[in-house]
Amino acid sequence: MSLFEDGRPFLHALPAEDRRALLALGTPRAYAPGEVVLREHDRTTFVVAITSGWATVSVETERGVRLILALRGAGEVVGDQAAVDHGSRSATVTALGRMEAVVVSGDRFRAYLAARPVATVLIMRQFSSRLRSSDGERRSLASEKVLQRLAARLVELAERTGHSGADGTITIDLQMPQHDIAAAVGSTREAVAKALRLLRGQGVVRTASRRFEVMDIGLLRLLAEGRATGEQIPVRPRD
Ligand SMILES: Nc1ncnc2c1ncn2[C@@H]1O[C@@H]2COP(=O)(O)O[C@H]2[C@H]1O
Repeated sequence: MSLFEDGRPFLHALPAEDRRALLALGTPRAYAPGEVVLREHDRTTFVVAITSGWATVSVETERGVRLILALRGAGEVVGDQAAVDHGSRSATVTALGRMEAVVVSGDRFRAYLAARPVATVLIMRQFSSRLRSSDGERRSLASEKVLQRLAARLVELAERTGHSGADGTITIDLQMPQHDIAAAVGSTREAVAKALRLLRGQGVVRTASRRFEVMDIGLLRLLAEGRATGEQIPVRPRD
């Protein structure tokens, strides 16, 4: 189960000549924080190659709750599914902060893939890894508790986007509001807020607006792996 793509991002894995050729087919564009890059159910087919910044990939559930499926960053391509299968958009992609990208039409992207087998294999690899991640996600939703899922998301964010301070505290650089963290856990805001209160109260994490600090990554990993539970978090003196 992962919010992030496995392996090297698509653009970075392409041979330099293939990468240049793809970027030359499109138009550069900047997105403001919160701007929708493409919307679930729309019948558009362009692809967006992210060159800097981050985007969330999310869907609306039947209860009207937004669920974040993935985070995509520099070097990754979104909008590839409708471009390849002509279906409607499977999710909404939204710029998390300021984001820069190159937008390529669906027709051009398909012609590009037809002419460049390396790129086609990389897109297939991306689809396969997304399927694996979705399978893991279904398993986790069926079996894991909110605290475990929250811990797993925070470990992933700390490992992929964090930096360590002198005292071992890891600051998560990717600034995500708490409602986006709840949407990535796939539970109600209340349940995530309760789990977060437990972690904060015991000194495992510290939070401020859009900022997370992990003070005890070891314990957070044990919780994420289901090898510790909320009741087992040792009580620490508050600072
Ligand atoms: N589970 C997922 N993980 C990562 N990216 C996804 C996932 N689901 C959809 N996307 C991306 O979001 C895009 C929405 O538009 P498309 O369906 O054209 O293409 C989709 C993918 O690029």
